[in-house]
Amino acid sequence: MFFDISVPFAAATPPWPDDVGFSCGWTCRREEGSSVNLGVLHSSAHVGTHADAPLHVHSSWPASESLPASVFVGEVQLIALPADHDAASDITVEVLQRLLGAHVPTRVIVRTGCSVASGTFPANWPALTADAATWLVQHGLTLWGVDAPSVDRRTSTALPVHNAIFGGGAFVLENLALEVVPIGRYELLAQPLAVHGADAAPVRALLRAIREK
Ligand SMILES: N[C@@H](CC(=O)c1ccccc1NC=O)C(=O)O
Repeated sequence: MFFDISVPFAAATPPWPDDVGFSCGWTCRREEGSSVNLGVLHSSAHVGTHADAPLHVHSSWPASESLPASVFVGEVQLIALPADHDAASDITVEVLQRLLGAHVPTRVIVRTGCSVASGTFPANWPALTADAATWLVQHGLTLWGVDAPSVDRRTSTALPVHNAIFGGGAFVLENLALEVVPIGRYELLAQPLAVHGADAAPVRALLRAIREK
């Protein structure tokens, strides 16, 4: 059984305020005498579920074609912030230790409850502190996934979490749809499209339950 945890790359999906939303234009239409309908996609690469490329935060860092396929496939732990965790409160090392126990998994996805999957762009969402992001990558994390639009705070311009994660050789997934998925261990089956030269790439992401022996 699969959970599809992707937010669609779609006109109905709210983009980041003032960013370019998704649209599908038409080069030609059957109704106008063409042999085929031929679409043209126009969108920010940050609409719907996507993986940021390191290029998103540094012009000399790698672009979307360099996102490593293996990071986005494999075992992942889905955790959820407690219902009383305020959107303004940080995800600290202490919060992570409470949710993860002593062991930092290779891949972690967190449900904050603040997501465009709800149909509207959230006013605020919790984010890792820079220390917590550094702590995660120092303990072997390679992928940090969130349901929120960004791993950093909405108003952040320094983007310390992106910097700590990419600087530590790890990667991110943003805009995941996690509302109906129970917390636990899963196999992640996700992949950024092989888009060249961009600062992010759209992703289709699935979770498959791990059958415990
Ligand atoms: N917080 C930034 C904007 C920002 O982070 C952002 C804008 C559009 C698309 C993605 C963004 N960041 C997250 O990956 C700013 O206020 O300038």
